Amino acid sequence: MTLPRNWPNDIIWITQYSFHASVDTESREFIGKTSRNSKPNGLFAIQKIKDSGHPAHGQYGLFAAKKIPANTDIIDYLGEVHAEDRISDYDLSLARIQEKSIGIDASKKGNEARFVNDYRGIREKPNAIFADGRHHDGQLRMSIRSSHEGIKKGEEILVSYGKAWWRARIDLESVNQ
Ligand SMILES: C[S@@+](CC[C@H](N)C(=O)[O-])C[C@H]1O[C@@H](n2cnc3c(N)ncnc32)[C@H](O)[C@@H]1O
Repeated sequence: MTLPRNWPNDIIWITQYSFHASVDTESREFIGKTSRNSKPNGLFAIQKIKDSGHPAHGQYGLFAAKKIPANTDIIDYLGEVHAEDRISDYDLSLARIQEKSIGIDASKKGNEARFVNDYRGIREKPNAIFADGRHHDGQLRMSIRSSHEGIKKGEEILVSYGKAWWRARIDLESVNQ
């Protein structure tokens, strides 16, 4: 399959979850399987951020390629599903299964969803949310869904990573200083 436009060379593009050995059988069964690859739906594009006033200037972001109606599932967050404690800017919590925290880490492999930025410093509030649910075939997913106002063509798709994500990042930066 052709790589998405602007996809970085050092990251593996995947169209299904990849499972790390730390995910046990019980958790794998709860998450479920799929036989289908995710297909591009034309709603979004990865773009380099050229605006020098943007806090992630020089990095990439996810932008609406066409008008996205309200409450629309834009793309599911794919990556390596794991049950470890990880320090990764691309790690998202998927579920808690029998006391185990299951995350999706897209630092080394993932799909276009890994490029979604947080709204802080960019716009007043997010125009999308992370929403968990089951895919058509029953697999547990975390989707990026437009807010109830929808998203205009060309606008950056922005979620909230949550206060805990930013707190952990600040703590880590102070340890590294
Ligand atoms: C999941 S990645 C998002 C994609 C990233 N911009 C890229 O090009 O790979 C998370 C990283 O994006 C950057 N980022 C996202 N939202 C941000 C914001 N509101 N302000 C500053 N940096 C942000 C931070 O460097 C953060 O560690």
